Amino acid sequence: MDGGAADGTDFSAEFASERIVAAGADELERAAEAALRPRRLDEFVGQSVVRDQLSLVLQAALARGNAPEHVLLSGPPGLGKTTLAMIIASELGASLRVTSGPAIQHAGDLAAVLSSLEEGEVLFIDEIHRLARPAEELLYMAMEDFRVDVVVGKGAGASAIPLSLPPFTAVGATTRAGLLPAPLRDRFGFTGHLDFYSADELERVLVRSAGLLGVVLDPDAASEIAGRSRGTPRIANRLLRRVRDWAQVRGDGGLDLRAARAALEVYEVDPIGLDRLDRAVLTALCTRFAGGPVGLATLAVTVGEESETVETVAEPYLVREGLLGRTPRGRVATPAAWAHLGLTPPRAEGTLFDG
Ligand SMILES: Nc1ncnc2c1ncn2[C@@H]1O[C@H](COP(=O)(O)OP(=O)(O)OP(=O)(O)O)[C@@H](O)[C@H]1O
Ligand SMILES: [Mg+2]
Repeated sequence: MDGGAADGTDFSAEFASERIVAAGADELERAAEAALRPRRLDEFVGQSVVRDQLSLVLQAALARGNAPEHVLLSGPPGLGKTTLAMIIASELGASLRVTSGPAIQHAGDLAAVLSSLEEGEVLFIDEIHRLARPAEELLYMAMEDFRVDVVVGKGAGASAIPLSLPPFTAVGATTRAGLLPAPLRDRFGFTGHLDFYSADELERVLVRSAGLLGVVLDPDAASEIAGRSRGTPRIANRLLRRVRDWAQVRGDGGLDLRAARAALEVYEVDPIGLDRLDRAVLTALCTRFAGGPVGLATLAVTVGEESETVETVAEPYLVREGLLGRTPRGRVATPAAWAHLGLTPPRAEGTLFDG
């Protein structure tokens, strides 16, 4: 090990939100991200199907001179939903109004936002699956008929005054498209689903970001970082910043393969993007439970975490990578998990997945 922590950095970060491979971002990080956000559709890397379809929708609307249909963007955190919403507004030359499901407590809050919209504006509703039901119903009407009923007064004396709205474009973003009620989903004329990025696409994201940060990133370092970024541009950009830190403090400033590997070792991100918790779960599964099946609660206690943390923070990526299986009898390690940990399974594992 190196001398470590001379710079006072605490590497014993908690597993959940602050973990370096978390797909979500906190406020501070969102500020760092803003500088790296592509502004135009042609700067947006990858997602060629969605980009192409969206480009048609936008160009057609521009040619006709009216507001495009409402757009729903779905997909896991950190893949570019907010970025695309901003791009939609800028490609249309329209201003963007931002709100979110959790920010709208009452239908009245949404009515206030809607009734202040100007013609052609883009209304971005983040985490739209978290809108409260009454607000959702108000939104249906606004999206379909460009109308809201503004309720004045209270109780028996209350009355609804219909108010017509200028044409606008709603852009909804959600990580949980399945939670959206069908009537709401149906009111979006275009739905784009974002998928995890290939290593090649992440390399392009990284090279672009390095350029914006004013650093030169060696191609083999880009490929090393991309391979550890779990298909997610947000994680790629975050790892890039950590590699830059390492290069500045402990290296010679160059972002080469040596710097990438050393920095990511400090942050305990392994060659396929697993962090300490991911590896702890897999290691416990293989070495303590002979590869399972073992119940989630037992597995969680063994690694000293809450079941929920293991289930929502570690497992999705392990499952996606084919390292862990969820079976009715519990969690099992796949042959790939044993191989990744450099361990030999105690007996033939093949039959576990047949049931
Ligand atoms: N296609 C892309 N090309 C280049 N950079 C991208 C791309 N997609 C995302 N990014 C970068 O990744 C970061 C996260 O993207 P964004 O905030 O749009 O994700 P999100 O899908 O809205 O995530 P969340 O669900 O957490 O809100 C941004 O800094 C953005 O610059
Ligand atoms: Mg977002």
